[in-house]
Amino acid sequence: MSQVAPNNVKAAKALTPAMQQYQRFKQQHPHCVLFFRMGDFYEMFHDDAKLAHKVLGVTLTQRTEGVPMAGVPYHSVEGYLRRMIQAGHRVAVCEQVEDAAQAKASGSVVKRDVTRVVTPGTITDESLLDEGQENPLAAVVFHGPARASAKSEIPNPKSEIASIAWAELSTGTFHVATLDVDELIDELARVHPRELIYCETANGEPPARVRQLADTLNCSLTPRPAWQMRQEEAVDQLRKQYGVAQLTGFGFEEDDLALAPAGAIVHYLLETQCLDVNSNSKLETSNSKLSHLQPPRRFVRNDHMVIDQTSLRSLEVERTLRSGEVAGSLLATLQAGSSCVTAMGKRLLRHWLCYPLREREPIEHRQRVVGALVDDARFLDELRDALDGVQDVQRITARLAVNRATPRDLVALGRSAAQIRQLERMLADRPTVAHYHAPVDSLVEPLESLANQITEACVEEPPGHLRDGGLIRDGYDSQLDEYRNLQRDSHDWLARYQKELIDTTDLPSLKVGYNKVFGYYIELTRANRDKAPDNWTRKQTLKNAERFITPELKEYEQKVLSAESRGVSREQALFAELCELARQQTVGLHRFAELVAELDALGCFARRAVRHRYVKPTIVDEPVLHVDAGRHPVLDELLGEQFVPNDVALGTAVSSSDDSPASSEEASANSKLETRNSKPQASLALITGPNMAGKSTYIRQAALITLLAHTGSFVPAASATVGLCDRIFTRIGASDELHTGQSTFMVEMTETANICHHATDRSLVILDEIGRGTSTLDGLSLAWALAEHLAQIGPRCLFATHYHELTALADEYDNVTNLNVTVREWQDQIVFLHRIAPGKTDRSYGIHVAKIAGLPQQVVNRANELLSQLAVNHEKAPTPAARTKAGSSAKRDQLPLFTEYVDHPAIDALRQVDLTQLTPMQAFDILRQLREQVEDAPDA
Ligand SMILES: Nc1ncnc2c1ncn2[C@@H]1O[C@H](COP(=O)(O)OP(=O)(O)OP(=O)(O)O)[C@@H](O)[C@H]1O
Repeated sequence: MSQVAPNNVKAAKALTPAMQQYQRFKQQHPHCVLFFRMGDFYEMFHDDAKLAHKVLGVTLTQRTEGVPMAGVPYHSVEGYLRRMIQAGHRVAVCEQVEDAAQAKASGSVVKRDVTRVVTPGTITDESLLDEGQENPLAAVVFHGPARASAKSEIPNPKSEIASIAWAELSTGTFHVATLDVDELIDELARVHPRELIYCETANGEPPARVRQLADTLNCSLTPRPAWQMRQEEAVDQLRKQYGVAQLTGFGFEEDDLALAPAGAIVHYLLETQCLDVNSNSKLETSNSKLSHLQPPRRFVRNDHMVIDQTSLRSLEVERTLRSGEVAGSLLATLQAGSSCVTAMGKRLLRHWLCYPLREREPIEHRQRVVGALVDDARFLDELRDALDGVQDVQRITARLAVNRATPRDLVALGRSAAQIRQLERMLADRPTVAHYHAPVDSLVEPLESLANQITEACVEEPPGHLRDGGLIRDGYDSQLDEYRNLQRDSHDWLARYQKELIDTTDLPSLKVGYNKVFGYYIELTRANRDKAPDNWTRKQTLKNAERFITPELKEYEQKVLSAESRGVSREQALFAELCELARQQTVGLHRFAELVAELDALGCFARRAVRHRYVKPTIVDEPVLHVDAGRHPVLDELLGEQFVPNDVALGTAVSSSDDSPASSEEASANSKLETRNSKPQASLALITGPNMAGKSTYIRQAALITLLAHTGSFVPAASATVGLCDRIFTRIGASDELHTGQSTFMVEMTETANICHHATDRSLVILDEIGRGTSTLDGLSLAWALAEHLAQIGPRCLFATHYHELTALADEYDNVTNLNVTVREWQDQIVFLHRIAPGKTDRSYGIHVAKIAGLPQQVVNRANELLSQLAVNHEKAPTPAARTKAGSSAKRDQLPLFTEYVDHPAIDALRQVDLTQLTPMQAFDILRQLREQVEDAPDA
């Protein structure tokens, strides 16, 4: 943001002292909009003012000629900050840091300083944050080819690598990872950063790949000086931050590339919070650093099921595809009704959906708690009650760490910490969740003591800020009580003084009063004003009255006012003491917050299971997916009884997990599925069926059930056995990625390529209408080849398609089966039954759906006409069987689909020949030419 800087000494001198200050701060924060406090307003100048006018809609005026200015009132600054941040801007808030009256008295300009820099990824204020969403800041550093890293986790040593770090200032979590550059976008999509910092470039523009990341992630970009991302600087910064000589204690050697972005993150956080980047935390008090920022933890990709950004999007895990809204997503559905009761639980739930587990044991651990809650309705209610009173302890602790906690935060923290006792009692009685009891029990004493101290000191309804005091209870501090008494007595004193003056002056209409601007005064009516005694000093003239002050009243005024300001200072000191007490419990508060979040998210799973008839899936190691009467979690809720449940049977039947109480029921369900499915060992199902029949719904439902099962949640089905998955891949729908310069078809093929390269026999792949973005022949060929490829690799795969020719693959591959979605034809109409059945179909009813959608009748009629002609040609076409064999590399026969569209030119030529007009020689000649033509053909 360019500013009009004084470009010579003369110009600098022409600026007022306040504007000189403004310029100085602006130069220190060139990438920020500067909110410059002037009295009751934050003013912005030059380009910042124009931007504020555009983004905030505030009036653009001029301070002096040629200096645009816009302002926002100080008391509503948070709302304006929020809008600036939402629009992706950074704001430096410059406050007056001394009393304006004092500065005036000493004849100098009031002292100012930038007290905070608010950026999209470094927000801590409650009003600027969404309680259910994490708000991470991420940093990326590109390192070139992988061989640069001795200990990289990168599978392909030739690929280019990058390291990323992400931290959440509002909670203190901090992670790092080193990845193949191709994996960056998928991991960053799960992190969902609000702001991405990168190494600044010579031309001031972000590199193309950084810009592309930001566009895809919809986050703001912040350049940082290159030196902050150098390995040595970064390591040094991290050592200082954690007050350690080495980082090995955190699991990092100093040449670990993941430390480069981590160091840059710490530097940036300290800078935006206006904390000293050079201090060593061992030497500092706990609030002069980011005391709540946890040491970086290495993120290992394979610890969780991988869901790339395409799958996250197409499965509508967090947002819907079409509108991009949270409403209608899986997350919103889980939240609705049976929602978590704490903000921390809500955030954890989102995290669990984006990072499903990959090992059986931790999944079953969560299932056991959900099961215990499902079986014990009283426990579920009690848990809800105990957690209901817990506020956002994570974020309050973070605000304490960066010195931005409010009186309300402190009181909320006290109330939340007090809940620990209720939680402990509840867990003590429940052997099924005994493992939670010990950690909760160990927190009871310190947290209860903190809660008691806060409750003893603070009023129940605290003010939003401490400008006027009002937080500390009467009787808590004798010094504060003394100041308060002085103020409270002022009423009586004034009444006494007024009576005294009336008696001595004999002016019964005389009044003694107070106002904020002029302080204490004696008021005489206009008629009496000349009767004022000589020792009264005139203070203010009003229309109908005159106001005076006496030395006695002046002295009293000073005493009361200083008592008021001393009282506020005393309250601020007591508040700071209580904050420090709370800061000393940071570790315990974090642990408490984690336990609360976990129990809350599990409670949400349990409530959903109870209310929506979800069942515990049996988790097995074998690559299977067997679902009996499964439902789509979102549509099920929308359609209720009208939703038609369907089965899924992929992979050979397995024995159920030993400790599953539902194992016998599930085993019988599995056998039912096997008999229904003509090929019990099939891992790939081709699903054909009319448009609108429910193919997409069915395959998504299978993926969502798999995903939910890996989070530890119960699933919407009558029973389910889910084999552990390493990844879920999806290729659904068509979306243009114009900002990345890719066409719809290119996106489709890029996603398909990703599946081909990475799917394993442990993956789940769902594919919807592959190949529809290009010509029929190209599309069908691609779909065919892909289906063959997947049949050979062997992931569990559901492949919805309108290319009915693909169903022939079931004859060639033992592990490929056909399913179709049934419809009933009735009086020239079709009825969608939404029921999946074994076997194939050869009709799409596309024209029927087009008619329902309102296509003009003449277009529908013509389409029907054309369809009849094409169908005749289709039937006449020769249909040699495809003789492709699984695993065979032999050349494959041309498939029927090609012959039905393209006749050989020799056949066309034959059709043209009029036999009645030919001599035997001419006939022989034509025969010879045709023979040559056939011999010349490439595949002859
Ligand atoms: N199992 C079901 N029970 C009830 N309604 C369903 C079911 N499955 C799908 N539907 C309804 O049918 C509509 C169309 O479903 P879906 O998009 O899955 O069809 P499709 O076969 O994939 O269609 P197309 O081939 O045109 O893309 C859904 O929006 C939903 O309203």
